[in-house]
Amino acid sequence: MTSPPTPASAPTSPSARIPPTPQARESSTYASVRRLLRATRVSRGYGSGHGRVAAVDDVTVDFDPGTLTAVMGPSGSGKSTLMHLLAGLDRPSSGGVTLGDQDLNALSDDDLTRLRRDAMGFVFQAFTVFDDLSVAENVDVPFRLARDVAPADPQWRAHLIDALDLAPLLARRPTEISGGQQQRVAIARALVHRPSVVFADEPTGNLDLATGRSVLALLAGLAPTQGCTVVMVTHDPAAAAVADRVLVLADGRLVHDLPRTDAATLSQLMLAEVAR
Ligand SMILES: Nc1ncnc2c1ncn2[C@@H]1O[C@H](COP(=O)(O)OP(=O)(O)OP(=O)(O)O)[C@@H](O)[C@H]1O
Repeated sequence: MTSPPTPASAPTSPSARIPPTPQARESSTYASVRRLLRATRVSRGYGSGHGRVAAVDDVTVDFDPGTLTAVMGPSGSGKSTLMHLLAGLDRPSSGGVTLGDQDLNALSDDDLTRLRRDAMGFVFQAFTVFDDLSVAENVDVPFRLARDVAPADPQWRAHLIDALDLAPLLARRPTEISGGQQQRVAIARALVHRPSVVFADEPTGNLDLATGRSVLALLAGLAPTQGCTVVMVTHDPAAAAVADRVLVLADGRLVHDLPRTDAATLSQLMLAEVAR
């Protein structure tokens, strides 16, 4: 294992948005590789015969670099399954997913793992932190796992630590910080390698209101300032209202594809979908 970089000193405003950092943009290996994420007629079924469930049913959708898309829908409508297919965490029953010119179906499991590690970031409610590493070392796990990954951009790393209010915690162990703080560490780690695509599943679900807002601001800032493609599954209309676009699933099918929409309208739409 390599030793961790010197912790960045940074102001500690939790609500700070990520400003554009031109130097950071130029020095990243991956920032210049922004690729269209595309699902084409993708389906995923579970079970067989009468018990078969079409978790995702013939969905075709593109996600442009530099956009934040929220995925909404009633419980069981296929949001998580679709996200897992887009991320190559699951393979479709039919149809395909491409990231740039890479067809995820054509990749071996090892190549898919490498693609996820290099090009994707995951902000999930179920997160992992390593108790035997400090907070700073946890943030730098992507670079510790793979020697061929370009080292952390110090400015970008400092921005994340600032936005997630981690500066005072860098020397501590996960056992010495709260669950919400641990989640912020996991979020910093998910973004520190400046992924092309970020998948977030209920990213604010376990967080207090203020931290949830700063995490949303961070995700919303990734698309315009970093050219990142962000796909966020959420039940929360207020969270979805920050997105450039809102997809609504029902019974595995894509039933609405909306431009930015306010929270009240999204609430009404969700009530109507649940009642259907
Ligand atoms: N591994 C599995 N085996 C069998 N059925 C599954 C499996 N995973 C998901 N399903 C089914 O597929 C459908 C879609 O599930 P999915 O988790 O994608 O929905 P969701 O919209 O993310 O739900 P929620 O909002 O409750 O998390 C559901 O009917 C679910 O029961």
